[in-house]
Amino acid sequence: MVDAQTVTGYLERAQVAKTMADDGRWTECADILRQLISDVRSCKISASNKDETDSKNSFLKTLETNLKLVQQNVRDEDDLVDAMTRQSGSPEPPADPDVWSKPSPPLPTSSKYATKKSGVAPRTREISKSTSAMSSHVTNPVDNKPANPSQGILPPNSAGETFDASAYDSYIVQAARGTMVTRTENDMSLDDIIGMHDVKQVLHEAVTLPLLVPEFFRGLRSPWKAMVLAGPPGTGKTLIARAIASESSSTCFLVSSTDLSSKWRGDSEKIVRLLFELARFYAPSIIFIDEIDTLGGQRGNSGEHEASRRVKSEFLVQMDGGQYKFDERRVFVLAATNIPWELDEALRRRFEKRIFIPLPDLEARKKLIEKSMEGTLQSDEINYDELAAKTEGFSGADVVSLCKTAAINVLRRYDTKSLRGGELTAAMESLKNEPVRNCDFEAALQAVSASVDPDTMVRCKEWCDSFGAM
Ligand SMILES: Nc1ncnc2c1ncn2[C@@H]1O[C@H](COP(=O)(O)OP(=O)(O)OP(=O)(O)O)[C@@H](O)[C@H]1O
Repeated sequence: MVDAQTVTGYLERAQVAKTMADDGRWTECADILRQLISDVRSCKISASNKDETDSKNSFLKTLETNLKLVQQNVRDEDDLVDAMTRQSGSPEPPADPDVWSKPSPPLPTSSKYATKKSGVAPRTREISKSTSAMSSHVTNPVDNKPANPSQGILPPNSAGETFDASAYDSYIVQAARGTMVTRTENDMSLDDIIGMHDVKQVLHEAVTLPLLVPEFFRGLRSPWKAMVLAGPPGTGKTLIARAIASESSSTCFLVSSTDLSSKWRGDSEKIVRLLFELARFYAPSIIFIDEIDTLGGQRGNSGEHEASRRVKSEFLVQMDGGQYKFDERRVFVLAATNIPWELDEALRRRFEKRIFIPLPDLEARKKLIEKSMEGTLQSDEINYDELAAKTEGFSGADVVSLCKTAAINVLRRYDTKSLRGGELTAAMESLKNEPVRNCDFEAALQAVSASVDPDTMVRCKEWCDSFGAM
């Protein structure tokens, strides 16, 4: 069940997105919506509560529709900037070619906003609005900055203080805020993670214990500050970041390199700086950086862009503590990569713990199947040992996907496409009492296969053998 505070938080963020849209600040609005969508998607609800499931789905649908509209405006705006640049020379500041390739992450909205927004704005009106917003960006993106752009966006910290973000543009605050999963939004537990015993132990020693018995972790025993997890995708690296943040009552910042990208010169560095400032403000905190290799690739590579170098340098400075000592405001940096051999040496050195995350073994796969199937009606004929053996080479995410596919395969007992009205309702009713059977898993095994390239596994392992530190 989602608590009222979480829902209010989503609605507030939706309201912020609406304000941005009303101002024609499409890029910021899109960033907020993306983050909101991601948060709503990952928000846990009770599968048996139909009302809650329906509200969540309808909210998500509205947000996704709005995001599409807003993204169209972002594209129009970019086209306009290009056209202006061609006509009158390069405006100031020049847009850096993106340091990272992918677009950034997600956010949600109130149904009120959603209705209004999806009904709004013939394109022409939106484009003319975006023109004025774009112009102010081109000349000086800082001009329209509110006194404290964090107002209404950032919650107070545990001491009741409000973060003063007046030194930053509101869209930079939005970008950093978008990565933050507040403690109330994060209810994961380490018990939710199957396997990874060594990682759990190190994280317990690095994050949880220093908060419980700080006097022990002095001098030589000062706690670890940073750890990198190297391993294939879908092995639970993000999950473990959320779980340890939740267990240690830390604030969690889930960051992908795209969250840190901005096409305005110097703004990516500001996002990195603000991210760490926020982490210290909401300390104890964990900053989880996914795909750290895109941020900390080998320096001096011919392909490395100047902007990329600057961001990486800022990141290194911040990892060293910025203006604070880490002990005063505990911030633990946890990073993940599928291609650790791409990591810059300076960055690698700062991750004192470098741990290989393998694919789940037989026992872990069996537990993961059992856990995934919890709460789903299933036949006694299913043999988990056999299934686990058949999923050799699967990542955790592949195993979960297999179980989901098998559970949905139950639908195929009926030709639901040809049923209508009462017949369809009756079929769905009887399916509710239909257990998942072996044949559903057999069909799922035909449809789902291992997603991890074995060569990647070997290279990760080799890197960890050379540079790993438990
Ligand atoms: N060890 C595990 N325990 C429980 N669930 C797991 C585990 N590994 C993977 N999963 C499942 O796989 C999904 C994806 O995991 P997660 O996003 O944490 O992987 P990741 O390693 O961070 O992947 P990526 O590198 O692609 O970001 C989880 O939501 C969960 O359902």
